[in-house]
Amino acid sequence: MESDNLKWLTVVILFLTWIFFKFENYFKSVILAMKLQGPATVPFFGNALYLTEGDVIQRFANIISTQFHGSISRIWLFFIPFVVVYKPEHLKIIMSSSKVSEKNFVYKVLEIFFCNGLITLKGHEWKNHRKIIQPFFQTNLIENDYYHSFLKYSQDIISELGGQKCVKIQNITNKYVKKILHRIILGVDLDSVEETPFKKIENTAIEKLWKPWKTFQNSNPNLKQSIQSNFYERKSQLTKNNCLLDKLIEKVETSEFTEDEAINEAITFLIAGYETIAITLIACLYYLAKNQNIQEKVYQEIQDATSNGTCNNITVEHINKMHYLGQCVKETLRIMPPIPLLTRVLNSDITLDNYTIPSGTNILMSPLVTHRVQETFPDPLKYDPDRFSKENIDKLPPYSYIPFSIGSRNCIAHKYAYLELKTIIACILKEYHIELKEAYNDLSFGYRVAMTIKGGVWFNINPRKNIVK
Ligand code: HEM
Repeated sequence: MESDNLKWLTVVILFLTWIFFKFENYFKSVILAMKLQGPATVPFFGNALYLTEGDVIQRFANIISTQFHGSISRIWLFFIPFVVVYKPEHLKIIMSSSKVSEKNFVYKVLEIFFCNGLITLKGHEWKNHRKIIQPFFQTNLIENDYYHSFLKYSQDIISELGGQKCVKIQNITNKYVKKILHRIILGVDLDSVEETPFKKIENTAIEKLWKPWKTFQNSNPNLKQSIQSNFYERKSQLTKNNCLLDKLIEKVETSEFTEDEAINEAITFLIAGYETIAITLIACLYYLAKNQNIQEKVYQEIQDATSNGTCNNITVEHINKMHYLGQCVKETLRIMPPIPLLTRVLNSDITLDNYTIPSGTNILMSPLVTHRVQETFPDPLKYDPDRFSKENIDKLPPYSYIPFSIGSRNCIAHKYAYLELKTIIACILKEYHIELKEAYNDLSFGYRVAMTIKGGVWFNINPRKNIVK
């Protein structure tokens, strides 16, 4: 009997030791999280429910209200603690090397949206894919191959705006951002956006996290099938037109990618390139309509750069001369970074403000909060493109401006995004003066995979040629 008890005791001790070593890092992060301050939690959910309430800006401000919780705080997603950091010097330590941090389990959930491409891949596989795809986003390719599509569809936006006095801008801009993306990624000219299975992704990433039973539901089952048929159709065509899918097919032919990898990457780019651009475009036009003096300055710059020509002959050289417009896009991305949250898991212990944060801890970072740090961006809610003037931009601390993330996992398409946004805005503002139809207090944001704008943004538009100086 006694020896039986001893046996059981040994089994229990061995089991507990195994649990301890297996989950040592988890226990260490839990102990650390219990020492840190953070918003009040609800049993079982932790802070997960906060992510589902109210205006998104308010929600994130609640979670990461740094002035109440210190420079390092914590939130709980059910039983998983996240250490929340926002200071540029802390981001520098975390984001500077993949030896320090990498993408965590949240990106496993995102695979349902993006499939397994650049956004969600890790380690050697990611490195290899990035090395192959990076050349497709070099400046000369963007300017020579993709710019034509930016310009063509910007001209279509101008035509569609013709004759209208008052427009719900996202009805038009969203459609053309989608068309540009289909042209550049898949080589397809959409007559109607209804032709694509690329519909709104209904379930938010956040919703999937707090409704775990929805986690592994496919968000867009038709998308993969449709891209697969695109892939095989284009593969059998002899003439290629240099869309991203054609470039990926070439990599399949040289055995650098499998067919499935190429298809997954096409899906990743299609999804990553839509909401991010669409929302930035609307927000930038909104800020320019709200700040008439800034809009006038942009208009003057466009006129000077294009020597009073028409929208049809704006060249990439003209766009590159529009520095102030570039500052407006940057300031829009500061106030409203489309990807407001980034998360990682630590690969090694680090020390931040006297706290040792153990390897294995999940970290939550927010470009939205970092961009609103008073010391870096005084009067942070004011729309002020001069923050990014030549003289001021050099004064910004490293890692204080991160709309495209930073380090090796930054956005591969950030130059593409700037050029697309500048081209569309330059064309619209060259032809039209825009005003807000009503005095909005501010935009109201929701959160899907990226941020979204709630409700319609209505502009009164007036052709520039009708404006008597
Ligand atoms: C204003 C526009 C955009 C913003 C603000 C933006 C922002 C970001 C951010 C913050 C990340 C890092 C995500 C993370 O670590 O979780 C990222 C990665 C990425 N973005 Fe963008 N993005 C934009 C436009 C685009 C466009 C137009 C495309 C494609 C055509 C694109 C493709 C990607 C890809 C493939 C990655 C993953 C890169 C990697 O890990 O190697 N993005 N983007």
